[in-house]
Amino acid sequence: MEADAKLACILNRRVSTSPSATSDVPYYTEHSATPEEEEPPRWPSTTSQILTFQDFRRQLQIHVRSSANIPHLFQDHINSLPQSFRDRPEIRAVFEAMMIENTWRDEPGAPRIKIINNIDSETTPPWEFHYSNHMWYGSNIPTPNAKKLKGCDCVGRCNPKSNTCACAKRQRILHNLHEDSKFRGFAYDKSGQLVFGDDQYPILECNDMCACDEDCMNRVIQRGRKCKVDLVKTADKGWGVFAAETGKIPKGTYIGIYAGELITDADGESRGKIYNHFGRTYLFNLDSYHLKYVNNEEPEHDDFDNKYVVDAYHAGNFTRFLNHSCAPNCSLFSVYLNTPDLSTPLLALFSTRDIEPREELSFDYSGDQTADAADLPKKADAIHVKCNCGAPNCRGVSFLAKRALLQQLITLCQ
Ligand SMILES: C[S@@+](CC[C@H](N)C(=O)[O-])C[C@H]1O[C@@H](n2cnc3c(N)ncnc32)[C@H](O)[C@@H]1O
Repeated sequence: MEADAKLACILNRRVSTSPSATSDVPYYTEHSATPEEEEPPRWPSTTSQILTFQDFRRQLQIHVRSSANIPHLFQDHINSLPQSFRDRPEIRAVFEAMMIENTWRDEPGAPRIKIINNIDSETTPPWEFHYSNHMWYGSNIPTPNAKKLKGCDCVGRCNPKSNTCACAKRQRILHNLHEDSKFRGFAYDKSGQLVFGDDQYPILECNDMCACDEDCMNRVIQRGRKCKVDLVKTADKGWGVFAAETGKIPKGTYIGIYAGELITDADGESRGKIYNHFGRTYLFNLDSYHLKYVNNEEPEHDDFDNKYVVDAYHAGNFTRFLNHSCAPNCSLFSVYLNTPDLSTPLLALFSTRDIEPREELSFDYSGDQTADAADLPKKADAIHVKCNCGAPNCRGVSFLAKRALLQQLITLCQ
């Protein structure tokens, strides 16, 4: 192939679909760079210096977004328009376009999300957040050191049974942290479905530093959402996420990253108090079991203090609209895509059973389906809203943050 043609071919290729990477626009920056981010990937200086796709991908830097730079001008502008304008049905198309516009780089093939409301006159969900698939780092959160990110050296597709694939080895170690884990290979089968079922083991995908091909079986989330979902107004839980009319979602399907601001637990606590007052909360703790080892907690203690919380109130994607159910059909999993920092996994949603077209997607906010509502204090706030999930085994209270609940329990008992 001619040098120019080959270069054009490389540059036109989708470089990364990872939600935590810059995708195919390496120079794209949304805020002033910190020293960590400053070095851009080196493009070939002349057309005769041809890089292979793998070489090029290995030069990508982690792109850290700061929560101080969450865009809001668009939302501010819409909110400044008269209510009569925002009530017009056409504004729905604007919201839908905004969702496409803000995520096409990470998942260009993702099916469009429709907004449907057959309940009342609210045209769209509130224009209160920046639509994004990414994690936005709070000012007091350490930014990951891109230079520490290590990949595998596999040629072609990785073999989950390999003893030389660094990613297969790391996934095995994550399994071994769970004494009961029966899994030893990658988190996915060959068709890209999660094999864990209800077991919330952490997932480690091949990353931008790996030499393996883009169609490696250990790259699922980074290829983006494939399932069809709609944002639908419900009668008694606000907005929710439903499988589209034509969209059966098989068990083990990747749904989306629970994107948002990554903040400290202390910040989560203080924001939670405010959210409780207006009855809606978007806070989720990073408290996956394996993090107690990462956080150097005493292994014999089952409960541990989580360090970080994801808050999808100011920034997030459609997953922020998933409601709680006591009999959920989805679950959140800790995932490592393009970060060397084990304490800050992403939270990714997968279906845990087949979901029928038009069925609501839900997950258990407490992460603990055995929690007993009778043992917990009841209060009319966002933590203790009456659960309207409608499941036969409904516990009656929606558990929005285990930690916050425990704190309330302690306060009531003292
Ligand atoms: C993460 S948001 C989910 C999206 C929300 N329905 C909306 O319209 O933005 C969580 C909030 O949704 C509501 N919610 C979620 N699950 C619920 C349930 N099972 N029953 C009642 N309200 C629920 C509560 O107000 C909760 O604070």
